[in-house]
Amino acid sequence: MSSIDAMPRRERLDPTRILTLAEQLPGLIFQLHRRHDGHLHFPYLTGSGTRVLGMDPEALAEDARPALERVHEADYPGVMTAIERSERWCIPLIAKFRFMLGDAACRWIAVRAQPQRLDSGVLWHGMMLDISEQVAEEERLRRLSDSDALTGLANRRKLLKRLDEEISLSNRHATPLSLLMLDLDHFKRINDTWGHLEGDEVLKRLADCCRSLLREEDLLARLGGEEFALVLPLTSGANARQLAERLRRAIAEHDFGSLRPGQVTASIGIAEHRVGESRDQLLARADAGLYQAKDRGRNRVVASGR
Ligand SMILES: Nc1nc2c(ncn2[C@@H]2O[C@H](COP(=O)(O)OP(=O)(O)OP(=O)(O)O)[C@@H](O)[C@H]2O)c(=O)[nH]1
Repeated sequence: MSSIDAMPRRERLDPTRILTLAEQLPGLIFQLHRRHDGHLHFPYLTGSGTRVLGMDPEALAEDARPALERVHEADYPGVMTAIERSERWCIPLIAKFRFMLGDAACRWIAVRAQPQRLDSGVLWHGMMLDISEQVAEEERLRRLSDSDALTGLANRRKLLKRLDEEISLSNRHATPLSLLMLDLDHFKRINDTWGHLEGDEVLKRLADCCRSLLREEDLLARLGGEEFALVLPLTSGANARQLAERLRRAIAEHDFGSLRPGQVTASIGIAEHRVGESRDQLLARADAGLYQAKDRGRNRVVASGR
């Protein structure tokens, strides 16, 4: 007897077993119907997810609104657009949304469904799965890949991405945008005198000191070593200069633990974005300002003219 003959035969599932399977499976399976007048309801909705999410299949069989009302308001337009698009082009319905559970808790849900045109409207056959753990893991990895491990600030990768976005906005709307490059003075001396661990502590405290002076939309990044960059959206060169002076003064007066105030200072270069200027040109001009600040004796701010 061949090995294939020895395998158990595929049984014909009886309807009761299929129903039990559908009720118990993790997630939800459903049919969603949209009438020509736009009314949505779930003629069929089952799976253990209905209990987890607190959905009432009886009520939703008449009207889908109680479920739709619990889609996070930021995700609702995307879900409705996905439904419209799927209906219009007869393509699979694919969406991801937060489903509110009350008291601000929510679960991330992924939906996949196949549309079928009927005389009465469109009927989707599909499933929903809770993907909250996956989304949390993606967010954790994204944060890791975007941030500097020592200070928790954005890293170079994130800075360059954000700078591209801000430059594009500044070019489109002719809005001001400034970039600061900040470098600690004689940091090698601090490391050599106090040790590398104390040097690390200075970098962390510097990050906290600067953060406390910035607005939510500003982006401070550590480019590496003791070099930092600051993106200032909607900020003119003159305003960036005032902020840079405030930062410079705050750093010189800041309590860095075992080091006396004044032992840690920073030099800062500024460049205001010019319409049409590339990211690299802007970075190079801010860098040129920083080099001039170092050249002129450190602990100062220089705005790049060229
Ligand atoms: N503690 C610590 N030191 C770092 C880190 N990254 C780079 N450094 C040190 O930073 C110092 C930078 O030295 P330099 O490039 O000569 O600059 P500087 O001494 O600050 O001099 P100027 O910039 O010219 O004022 C070196 O001693 C590096 O070892 C870090 O993550 N932690």
